[in-house]
Amino acid sequence: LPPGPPAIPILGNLMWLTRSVAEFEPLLRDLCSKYGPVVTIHLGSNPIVIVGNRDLAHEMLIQHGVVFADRPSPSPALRMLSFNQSSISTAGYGPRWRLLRRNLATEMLNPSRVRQCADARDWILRHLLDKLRLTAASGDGVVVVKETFQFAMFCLLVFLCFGEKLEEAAVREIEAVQQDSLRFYRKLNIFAIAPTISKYLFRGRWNHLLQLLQRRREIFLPLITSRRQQKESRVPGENSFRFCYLDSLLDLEIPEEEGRKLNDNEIITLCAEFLDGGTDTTSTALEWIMANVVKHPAVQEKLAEEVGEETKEELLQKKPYLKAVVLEGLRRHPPGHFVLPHAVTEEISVRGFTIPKDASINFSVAKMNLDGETWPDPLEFRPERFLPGGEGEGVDITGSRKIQMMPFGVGRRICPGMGLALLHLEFFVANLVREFRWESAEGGEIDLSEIPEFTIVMRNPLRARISSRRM
Ligand code: HEM
Repeated sequence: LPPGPPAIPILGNLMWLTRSVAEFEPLLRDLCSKYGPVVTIHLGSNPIVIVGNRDLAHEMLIQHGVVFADRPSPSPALRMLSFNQSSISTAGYGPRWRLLRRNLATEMLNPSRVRQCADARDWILRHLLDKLRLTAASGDGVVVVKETFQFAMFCLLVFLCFGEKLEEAAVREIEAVQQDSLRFYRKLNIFAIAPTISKYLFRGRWNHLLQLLQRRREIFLPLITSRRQQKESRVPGENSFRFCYLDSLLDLEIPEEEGRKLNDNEIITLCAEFLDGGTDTTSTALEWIMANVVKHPAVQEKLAEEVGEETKEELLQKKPYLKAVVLEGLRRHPPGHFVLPHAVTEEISVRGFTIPKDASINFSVAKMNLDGETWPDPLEFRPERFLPGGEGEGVDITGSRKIQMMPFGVGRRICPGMGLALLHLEFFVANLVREFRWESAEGGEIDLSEIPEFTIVMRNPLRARISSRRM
């Protein structure tokens, strides 16, 4: 195994168990400077290997991709939350995972389907801008954007998932249960200790989990049932029928199980994953990007000039400086500082280290994105890096050729929502800058310090003064 601190029985392990890996980032950074770019830590009785070197990550995730594409066996709590690994992100590397992932990618995230949802984005954008105008008018021009961005992204993903423009109260209800489950994810490690007895040891948390799953079922099931009925009574070719992720799940058949359809619990889990995957990650990235746009007035003016009066998303997608600003935001502030945990399918030797079968392994996204060898002055926000002549010109964020940055992971488990996320970020950043001039609320510095929640968020959420550019 790669080197690492000695496992201190019970106490040392308990420290890891009560927090998520992201909460230990400063400590991991120290471990990396002491032991090198690959370290082993011990969680319960299982070793976890953490990789912070891009070449090694490339060797593992691309060259030996199949060996590193599995997920660790889940704790009892994660098994419950994922309904026995029915989600794409928790499924083991195998035919079920392939089927579910292909379904999401081809049925929902293919470019033509994504284009068909442009009117939904326009609808959400109108709401978002109205909300910001209203808040600014009642607050001396000042807005705190975090909650507004989160809710906008949530409405959009709920629509793509269930095919319905729900009332605000209904969306808020779904958002509350999903936020609760995201908070729960951070406490899951505790159930890795003595799995069979942990639900008795931590009875309060376990009961909370059961209530959460019940609440989620009560909210999602009526939406699923109503959609199933609508589909059955649908007249073919009817224009008002908008295809959504749920439709693809209702149609899906599992070849390995004699073509059986997904059951309600499996569908609920996959819809919940769609919402978790696409909302918090994107709204966090949007807030970080806007914080830097506020902090750097010259970047904002250059961006506003490039965007001009353009509103069409397919034309916005061709704006190089807009793309550069979004990429620089994702490089400097990746919403996840680690990917989801991977597991090794067979013992493998890489560069003299032996990683045993079933070992858990993770990759430090933040370390690679901020590597000074690839990115001079890595902490500086400088979108020009991605323009012709810059060190990031033509960067391949899928990391297939080489890894320079990996906000979406790389290899077989790379985020399937990457294209949609980039489109959403470009669309909202462009329109927010086209519509408003953004300044720091207090006229002072924007604080870029971080704090881990489900994603790595701003310790002090962005407060900005906005004024219309149309006056
Ligand atoms: C800025 C936005 C986003 C970021 C930064 C992000 C990042 C990531 C990362 C780092 C992973 C883990 C990769 C690994 O384990 O190696 C992941 C997986 C995943 N993401 Fe995203 N994501 C974003 C948006 C989305 C969207 C919009 C969706 C869907 C609507 C989505 C769905 C998923 C799914 C289903 C997985 C699991 C893939 C698998 O296990 O095969 N994500 N994402």
